[in-house]
Amino acid sequence: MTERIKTLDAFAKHVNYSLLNTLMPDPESTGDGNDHNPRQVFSGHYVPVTPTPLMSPVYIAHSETLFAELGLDDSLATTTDFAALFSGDMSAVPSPMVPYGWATGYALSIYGTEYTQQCPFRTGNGYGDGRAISVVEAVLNGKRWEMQLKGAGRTPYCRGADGRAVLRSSVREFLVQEHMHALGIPTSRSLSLFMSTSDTVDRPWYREGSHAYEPEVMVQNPIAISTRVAPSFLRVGQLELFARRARCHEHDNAHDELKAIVIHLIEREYAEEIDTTEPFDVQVVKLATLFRDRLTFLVSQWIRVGYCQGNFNSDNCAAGGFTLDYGPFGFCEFFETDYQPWTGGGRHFSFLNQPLAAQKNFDMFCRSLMPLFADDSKHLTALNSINEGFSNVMERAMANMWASKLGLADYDHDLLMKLLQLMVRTGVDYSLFFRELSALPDDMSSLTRSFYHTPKDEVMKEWQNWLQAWRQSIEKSVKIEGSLAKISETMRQANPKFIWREWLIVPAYKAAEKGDFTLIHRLQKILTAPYDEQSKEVEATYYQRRPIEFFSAGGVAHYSCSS
Ligand SMILES: Nc1ncnc2c1ncn2[C@@H]1O[C@H](COP(=O)(O)OP(=O)(O)OP(=O)(O)O)[C@@H](O)[C@H]1O
Ligand SMILES: [Mg+2]
Repeated sequence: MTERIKTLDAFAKHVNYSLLNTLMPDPESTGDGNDHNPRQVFSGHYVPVTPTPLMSPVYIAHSETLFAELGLDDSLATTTDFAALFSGDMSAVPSPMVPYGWATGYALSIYGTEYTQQCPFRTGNGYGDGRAISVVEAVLNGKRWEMQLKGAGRTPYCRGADGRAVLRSSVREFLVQEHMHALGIPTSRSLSLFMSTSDTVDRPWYREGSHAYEPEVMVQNPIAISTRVAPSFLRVGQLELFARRARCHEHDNAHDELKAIVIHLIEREYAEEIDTTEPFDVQVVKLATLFRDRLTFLVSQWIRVGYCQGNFNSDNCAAGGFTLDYGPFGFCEFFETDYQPWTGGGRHFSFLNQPLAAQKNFDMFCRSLMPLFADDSKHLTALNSINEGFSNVMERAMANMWASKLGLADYDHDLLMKLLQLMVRTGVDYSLFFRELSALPDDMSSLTRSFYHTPKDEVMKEWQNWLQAWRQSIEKSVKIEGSLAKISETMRQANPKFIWREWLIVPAYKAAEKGDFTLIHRLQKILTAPYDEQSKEVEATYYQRRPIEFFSAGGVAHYSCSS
């Protein structure tokens, strides 16, 4: 076994910049990274920017799982050099690292509608990574990764905002990324989390115990920098930006910049599946098929675990097909088809509407590839038919996912619909119900543990009928799966026991504000073993329905953008 990396000097030897070396910088940039005021960026793929370091940074946590995958020794996380870099100070990074990071521009479309008015210049040219700054690209254990600070200070895309992230949102993103990974869902990952003990920013938030829908007061918050890691941070919105410019020949390089970003996307995210010696048009068509597969799988898996993205704009949709931007997300506890934790999100980004929201983003993705083809190209026709086929592929992914949750070899639409109707009528905890069902009960007694209300007798009768019908389907599946025990085990792998429950996370970031990180560390352990049976004590606290006082509680049941 090779030895784990213990120093930033040793880490730096793995740094390898494909983005900086092959993409185009903004030609108007000074190149030294001193670029912190909002401005329009008209061309180029990235802007060199130095992060603004946290004052008096303290280490909160790192992901042991990701460190192991990357070949990093846990002791590295608390070294002075590592802490400096990942709390935003690049002034003394060892060579061959460069002493600046980079921010990228991207376009925004919301549910299939293009926006250009969202930046101070009302052109879209000032929109992009406003507070996310990538600082490392490295090949570790044979895989290429990008590391990006979130809340690292102002960039040209900050739109006049402070470039910071509050401790609350940083703790949430840090914990949930590793939770999602443990749930088996493609996601950006968490490297480390540092907070400042002196810097604060003001954000609108809720009063203690409030049930208001929108925040009522300005609250002073400590700031933090979390570092996330992914094969790339390319978003659908990024392709869109260059496609919009290519579409109207905004400048001489517009078409080349679009082509370059697509080549780069293929290299960073699809290198193992796309043969880059094939003609480019063929690669692009393959890219669309692969992204469609990844995106439909991703969204079906979100629904499997009760995850709601909340704000699934094209700029929050990673072109590599993994979950990105954990801001206004939440996990459905009390089952509602239109569950939506973000007060600004609306129904279009709500829980069971996510397949449609994904379709809108996929449409924008395909439209962004179109300028690469001649009008009469057969590849353009192929791209259109891949786009049109989205809903069928999505439907299949959903059917497979529901079948796995129900332990069935074949998807049974009527059985599922009846169940979802009963869940809505009764008021059921989504995760608790399916986890209890995984024990293959013969009667309703264990399942009622997931009920928020006691159903009327006639509804209970319907539940019993449903259970009987489901058990009959299970008996049929036994012939294919082998045994009931095997079905139960497979169901347990589809239906997590410990999921993100916001009211159990709030105390962790509140304690962190006072310098106590023990709850964060405890949650890291619990949430990274979501399918396991854990201790009775963990079960008593973390395997429970949402207590009544947290229904409609501001900052718990719903939140405004919590950045
Ligand atoms: N405090 C801030 N300062 C500067 N820019 C910000 C700030 N908060 C959000 N932004 C920018 O506003 C845009 C929309 O915000 P959104 O909540 O989608 O993203 P985010 O959570 O900051 O980032 P990401 O998508 O990178 O995870 C993003 O481009 C983001 O960079
Ligand atoms: Mg975002």
